[in-house]
Amino acid sequence: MIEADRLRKEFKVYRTKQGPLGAVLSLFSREYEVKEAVCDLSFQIGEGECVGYIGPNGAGKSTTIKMLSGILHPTSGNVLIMGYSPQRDRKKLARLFGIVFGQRTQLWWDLPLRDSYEILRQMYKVSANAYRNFLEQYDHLLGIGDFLETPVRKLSLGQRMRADLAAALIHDPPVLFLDEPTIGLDVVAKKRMREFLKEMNEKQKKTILLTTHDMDDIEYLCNRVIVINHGKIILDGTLKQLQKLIGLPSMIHIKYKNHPLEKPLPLSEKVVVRGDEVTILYDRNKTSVPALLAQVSSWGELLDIQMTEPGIEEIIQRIYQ
Ligand SMILES: Nc1ncnc2c1ncn2[C@@H]1O[C@H](COP(=O)(O)OP(=O)(O)OP(=O)(O)O)[C@@H](O)[C@H]1O
Repeated sequence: MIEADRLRKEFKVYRTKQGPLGAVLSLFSREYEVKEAVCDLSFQIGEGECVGYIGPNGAGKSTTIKMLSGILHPTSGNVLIMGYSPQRDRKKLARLFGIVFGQRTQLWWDLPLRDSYEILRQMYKVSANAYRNFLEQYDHLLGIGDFLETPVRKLSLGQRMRADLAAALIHDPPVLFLDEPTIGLDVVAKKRMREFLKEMNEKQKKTILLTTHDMDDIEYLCNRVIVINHGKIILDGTLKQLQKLIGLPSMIHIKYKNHPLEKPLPLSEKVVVRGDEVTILYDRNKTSVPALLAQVSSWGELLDIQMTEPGIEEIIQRIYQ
């Protein structure tokens, strides 16, 4: 379905000469260095998969998505989406994928959302009937009906993200490229977005490539992760394999009403007690969370419990330790 074969992308980064006339001199003789953003990247994604594409800042994730979608030409290597090349078959391919960049909208900033959709509808030659269904379906799933008449620049971030996502689906493409679709959203909006994407993947069988810095997005949506750093793949496997490989502990933070009466735990969990607060580090693969919670609730009256998983940046850092 999606094939990347030894993809490489180099950028020329121009240097400005030093000194008071540096900027002017640079116009006449331009020095540059070559930056390799993506290097020999190969992977295949099958129909109906939802793959998390993760890595630290500057790893090459957006560059990859831009090459897969034809926005950037690779320096070398090939991409095929359902057998079509983004470079050679641009028109045909445009109908096969939708794309969302969480950091910026692809909609017309000053126009009401409805007008943006009208333009996209004309561009993709969506029939009147299919367009009516689109508006109905995405009002039901994403609530776009509430702000169809609002100019895009006046939408809240959560509304704008929903509007962008619906726009990417106006031509009902089988493939979705999503670059940080939940960035900056609050917990409620993130949950809504995740549930929507799950529905798209599981019920509507869309193939999804998702970049995100949010491990919860990945856990909820993806069975497979591709981890990239410095433009190279360092792991392609299940989330479990990634967590096992890294072995970073999960964490429970508990606040008690009074100083807890701590009792020994059965496994090798690490317990840190500070006054009436306790932090427990544990291995998800060994410790049963319900059993652990039953144990710690016998230590005293609980006021609050927070559970956290290691974040992507932490995981990636650990890979290089
Ligand atoms: N147009 C460009 N010109 C020069 N260098 C670029 C260009 N676009 C990206 N780069 C460089 O290529 C590398 C990869 O960038 P890319 O945006 O793909 O990373 P990313 O993994 O998406 O990062 P982030 O998580 O911060 O969005 C970075 O070092 C970046 O500075």
